[in-house]
Amino acid sequence: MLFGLGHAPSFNKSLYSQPTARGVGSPCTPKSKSGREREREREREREREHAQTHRKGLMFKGVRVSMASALIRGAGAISCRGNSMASCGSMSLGVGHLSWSHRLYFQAQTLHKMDELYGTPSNLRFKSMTSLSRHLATSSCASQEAPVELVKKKCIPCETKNLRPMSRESAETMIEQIPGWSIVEDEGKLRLTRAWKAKNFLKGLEFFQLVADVAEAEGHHPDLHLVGWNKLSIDIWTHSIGGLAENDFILAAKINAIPAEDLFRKLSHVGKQPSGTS
Ligand SMILES: C[C@H](O)[C@H](O)[C@H]1CNC2=NC(N)=NC(=O)C2=N1
Repeated sequence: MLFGLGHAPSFNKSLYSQPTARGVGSPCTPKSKSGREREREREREREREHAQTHRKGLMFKGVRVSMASALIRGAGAISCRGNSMASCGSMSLGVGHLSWSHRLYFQAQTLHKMDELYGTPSNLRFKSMTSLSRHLATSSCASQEAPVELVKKKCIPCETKNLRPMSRESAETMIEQIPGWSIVEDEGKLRLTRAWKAKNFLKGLEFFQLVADVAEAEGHHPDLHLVGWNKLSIDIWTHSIGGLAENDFILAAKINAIPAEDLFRKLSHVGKQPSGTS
């Protein structure tokens, strides 16, 4: 720490290049950062690049790992090739052994999905596979809590590999989570459908705008029908696979969650469905 100098020392460059922590009238004005500071800055930059690189998905040895196609169905096992990490959620990370040095950054859409599902903090960062494994073993999935409800889930990209249309039986099971919706079969293809009666034409469009916002946020889109000025219906299925996938149920659940009672006509009779449905 350099203070104002009482006497004029022989000029020593290193003295003057150190940043002054404090000093009255110190003649030193930090000209450049010390080597150690520059090294720390470079390290921080490398860390930021690391995190940036892996934002889009877990990268192990240059292999992008997407868990998007993995359906979380409750107890199961997470395993890395050769490393069983923790028993929870039927998620599989098909990853090789990590070849990186001490610091691994897992800031990835895949883990973000796990964050969302299991309430773990986002931007997870682990120093090693061991600490990741320990984290997984302690996160809520280890207690095998019931899977997260549909409305809290996130749609996965429709182009995800291995995405297949679900069976009628699976659809019948899942439909119970989205009151007001029903399954329609068209030439062997399943889709979800629901109808409403709006108070008027504009309120019908207003509801569709709210639905459109949800669809855009999810990257998954419904078919919207508005006929007879106030009769609304929505059909949902996954076009890329010509059938139903979990995405469709997530979207339906999020549509059900839109606060839009004031846009619909009250039911003339008290039905089991929320108000506003026809
Ligand atoms: C590129 C874009 O993500 C895809 O085309 C998405 C858009 N929204 C979609 N919505 C629905 N319902 N099915 C799809 O297959 C689909 N694909």
